[in-house]
Amino acid sequence: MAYRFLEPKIETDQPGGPRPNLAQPDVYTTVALAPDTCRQMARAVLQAHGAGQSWESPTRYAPGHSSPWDINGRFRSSRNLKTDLPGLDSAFDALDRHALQAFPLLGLDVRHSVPRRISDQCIFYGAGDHLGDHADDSDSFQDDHGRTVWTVIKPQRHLVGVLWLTTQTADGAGEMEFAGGELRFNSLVDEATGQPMAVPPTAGKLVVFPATAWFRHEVLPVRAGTRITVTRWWEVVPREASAGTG
Ligand SMILES: O=C(O)CCC(=O)C(=O)O
Ligand SMILES: [Fe+2]
Repeated sequence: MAYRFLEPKIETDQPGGPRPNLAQPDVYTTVALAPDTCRQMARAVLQAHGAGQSWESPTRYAPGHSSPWDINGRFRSSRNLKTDLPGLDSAFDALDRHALQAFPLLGLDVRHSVPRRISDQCIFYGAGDHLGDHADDSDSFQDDHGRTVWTVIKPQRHLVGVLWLTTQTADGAGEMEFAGGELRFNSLVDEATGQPMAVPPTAGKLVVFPATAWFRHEVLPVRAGTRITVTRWWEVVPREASAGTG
């Protein structure tokens, strides 16, 4: 399928930061890990969650602030877990292995630039949970015409990778399954139908894409089951600057 961008309104862009390559309206997707590997990691996450070791995901909005993406008065309703649970390092390693593949989406050349890890996240979504439309490097507000305007607030976030540990199915009834919960890119629309790109999550699949508002995205509500993701953000720096830091 071929996609095109809907241009976002960006109020404050990132001076000197990488710009999206408008000739590549796409995200990088691959299957990187075996289902059994993901099952072990997902078990560790479920166990930690069951033991009360998860906490409400922070939202970028101040209390009382609302957005058009709220459901039941909330912008996001997922929960976070610590990222050093047993086995999760293989998910982060897989993300690192694939980060370079998304460089062309930012017009970057792997001969000159390298990804440098900024931060990690592990998220748990149960039935009814969602994450509203957002860009990973920006805050957003509605202007007087009701248009969404983006402002970069995390200028070091250039790339993001998301790896799924559980699988979307029609009813989400299995232990490692969920229903709903597509990752939808609202500014990347199918040229033929105008519909936004929606990635159906599968255990072991990952996506890597730029953190800018051109790749704004949301997690549609999970209807049943458990949706678990592992996320890493990278800054992209010149190769010379990274010398000696591995
Ligand atoms: O859970 C996902 O699929 C995406 C998570 C995400 O977009 C984020 O944490 O910024
Ligand atoms: Fe995101």
